[in-house]
Amino acid sequence: MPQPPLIAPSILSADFARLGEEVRAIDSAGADWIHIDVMDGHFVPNITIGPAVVKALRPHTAKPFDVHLMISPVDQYVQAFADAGADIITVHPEAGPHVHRTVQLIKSLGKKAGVVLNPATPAKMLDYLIDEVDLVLVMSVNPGFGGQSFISSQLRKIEAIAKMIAKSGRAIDLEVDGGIDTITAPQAVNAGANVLVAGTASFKGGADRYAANIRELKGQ
Ligand SMILES: O=C(CO)[C@@H](O)[C@H](O)COP(=O)(O)O
Ligand SMILES: [Fe+2]
Repeated sequence: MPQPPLIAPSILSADFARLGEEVRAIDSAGADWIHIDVMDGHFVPNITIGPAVVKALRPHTAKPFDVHLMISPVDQYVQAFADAGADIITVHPEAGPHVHRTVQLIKSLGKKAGVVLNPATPAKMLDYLIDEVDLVLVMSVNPGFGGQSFISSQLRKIEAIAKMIAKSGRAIDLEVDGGIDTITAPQAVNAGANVLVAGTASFKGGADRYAANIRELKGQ
């Protein structure tokens, strides 16, 4: 692997009855960011957590909160997640009519803005957004659930986006989300990703395993 990737454990795979404790444990285990999946049962077929939970978790770690919004409409909730303690807010272009405006809104709140591409959404979607975003998140599963299998066709898209980022001359994170494990992590990194979301692979085996899980995902 080139540079070891940053690991953003998705708390979707944590024990929801003990979320604060789980966030502290995964922080101590070496998580770089904490990935928070927000689902509304409308944009995606699952319901998870809202800004109140993000706010409640904020005192449990100083690590960046990487908030993945899978909600539609999205604009009216951005401020609430920013106020709750999000550091990075990522949105799907399909979740609102004016994704460029949504990105500007996130940045106006002093937060890093990311755009998320579903498996069927082409890299071309970024042509007129790449100069505005701080992060691009490539979904390597269809959004809605943890524990799905990595869709390998997304590796070509990661490579294409890595080239777009290099051409832009800006420091833009390239994050991959879904089905990341010790086999797919190096594939995503070799394709150009520098941040990997991992839910199942970070939280498997209980708290005693978290540090080893994260080290293995980093290829260390
Ligand atoms: O956004 C999503 C799913 O919609 C993800 O962040 C998953 O939570 C990742 O889970 P694993 O595939 O790593 O188990
Ligand atoms: Fe996610």
